[in-house]
Amino acid sequence: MIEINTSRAKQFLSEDRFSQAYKQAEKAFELVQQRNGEGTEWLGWRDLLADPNDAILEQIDSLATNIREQADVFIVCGIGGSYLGARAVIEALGSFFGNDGPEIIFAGHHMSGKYLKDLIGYLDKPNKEGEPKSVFVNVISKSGTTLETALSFRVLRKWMTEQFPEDVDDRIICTTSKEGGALNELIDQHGYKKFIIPDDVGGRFSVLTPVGLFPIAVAGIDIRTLFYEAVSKYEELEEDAEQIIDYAATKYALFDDGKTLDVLTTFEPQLEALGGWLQQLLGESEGKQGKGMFPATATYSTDLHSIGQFIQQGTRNMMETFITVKSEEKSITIEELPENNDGLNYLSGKTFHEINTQAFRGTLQAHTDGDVPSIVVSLDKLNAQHIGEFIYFYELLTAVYCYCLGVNPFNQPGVEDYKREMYQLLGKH
Ligand SMILES: O=P(O)(O)OC[C@H]1O[C@](O)(CO)[C@@H](O)[C@@H]1O
Repeated sequence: MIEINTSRAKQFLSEDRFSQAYKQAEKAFELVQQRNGEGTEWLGWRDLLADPNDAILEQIDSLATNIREQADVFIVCGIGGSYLGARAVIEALGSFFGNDGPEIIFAGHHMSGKYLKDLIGYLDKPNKEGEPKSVFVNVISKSGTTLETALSFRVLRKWMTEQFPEDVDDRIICTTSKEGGALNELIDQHGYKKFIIPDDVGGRFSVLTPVGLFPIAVAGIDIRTLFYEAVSKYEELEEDAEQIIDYAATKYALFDDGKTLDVLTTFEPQLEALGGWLQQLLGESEGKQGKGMFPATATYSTDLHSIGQFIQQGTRNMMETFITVKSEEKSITIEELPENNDGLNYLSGKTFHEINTQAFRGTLQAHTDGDVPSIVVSLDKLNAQHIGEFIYFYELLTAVYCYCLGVNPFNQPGVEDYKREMYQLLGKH
């Protein structure tokens, strides 16, 4: 279950400002629900939960199981919404070190030649049994033309072809649009396996399509629980959207009050990538027409020892969103040492999670005292159930909050600007 506490944000808002914002958020929710807002042709991320297609989950599961049995390494080649969701879920629910099943490696999310060279050098080395590594590649690109992904895939495809002359075409799986784009041409030529990204689901809203679900399944995570918990959250919020409306209203009222930065923070390092997913979801959705709060991310307590000073006492233009987890299955209890030479016996008997929780409480209080309004989001545990809920919750929140701002949540016209300039410099015709 996700709990949202907006009280430490509302204490910074006048009743008037909040009640205006609340009315706006109610209307914004209606725009989403009644499909009357801008960009309404992009609401497929809701439709796929309203009318789940179990056959796709089945297909994903069966191919993923197959690959888990054969692969040493599974490469996810994609950028932005084509990899952030998968990475977020895999890191949130996996182990920090030595996961079971294939090693998942991300590529295609930048243009570092060194990265690809190092990756190929690593792939060239034998596996633990001293045999050549068994590698599969999932290239994910809705447009099929994004430069970072396409270039990396070109290099990886060459290596795969040389390495696996017999069955290379069975080792490449493409996730792309139904039609069009260079990737579909390659699929036609080589007969690669293909998952379709629905036309009406934008990249940053696509984690619950094969874009995210296939790599997540290859990582051994239960995609049915993840997906159907998102379905339950969808149904719950269709019945009663108070949780979303209150949150969107609070965030919008803070923006209206001059807050231009939302620091998305967590005390759980395995949620760092979830912050990255959220950063794209909010950033590409709200940051347009000179509006929006810049979504920054921070991982505590690590970053309390770097940017914590700024958050406590720097420019007062920010709010903070704490993503917390109430209980932790694996923790370490501090043991009492007879000599107490490090002076830490006062913590003996406590777990790291308990100590971390006090670090969170202390930070929340200090930042409130430092005039930073905060929203606290609590998950009971880190499991597929709560992450599934979390994903849909934030997709809906993003849409509702963007309609409060008066922007189209589903386009990203600004991203095209850098692409245009870059292609011109590169001499693309
Ligand atoms: O899946 P594609 O078409 O390669 O696009 C990748 C990403 O690039 C963007 O278009 C711009 O960052 C995102 O919206 C998208 O998630």
